[in-house]
Amino acid sequence: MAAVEASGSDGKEQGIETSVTYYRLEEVAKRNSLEELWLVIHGRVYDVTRFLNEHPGGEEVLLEQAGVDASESFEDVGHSTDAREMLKQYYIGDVHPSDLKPQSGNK
Ligand code: HEM
Repeated sequence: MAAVEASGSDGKEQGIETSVTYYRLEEVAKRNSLEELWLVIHGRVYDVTRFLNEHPGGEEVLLEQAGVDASESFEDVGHSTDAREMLKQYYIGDVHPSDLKPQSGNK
């Protein structure tokens, strides 16, 4: 059976959604409290405010990483595939390209 394309569109919104919101690390750094808590994992910005009291690893560890790049801590824990899947729910945008660390020369 042929797949039926979604109809009812005026054609302007076809294709892949490509708009990405970029955040400066400066912006992320301000969200470092229980009221608003963002963190960065692998160049992506996550708003984990509503996840704080659901995190199986506790809210304290998230607070420690509040407003900063938590990639290393996130990986050190060896989070499950499930945990990685959960990230999507909290994704709000990408780190601004100017704020990304160079890929090489990591200390
Ligand atoms: C949005 C980001 C995060 C999500 C969605 C997340 C999710 C989870 C989940 C689902 C678990 C249960 C075990 C598993 O499935 O792997 C877990 C455990 C844990 N997480 Fe996270 N986590 C996040 C960020 C972090 C960060 C930044 C840290 C920093 C250290 C951290 C530390 C831990 C620890 C210590 C545990 C407990 C491990 C254990 O008891 O074996 N998590 N997390």
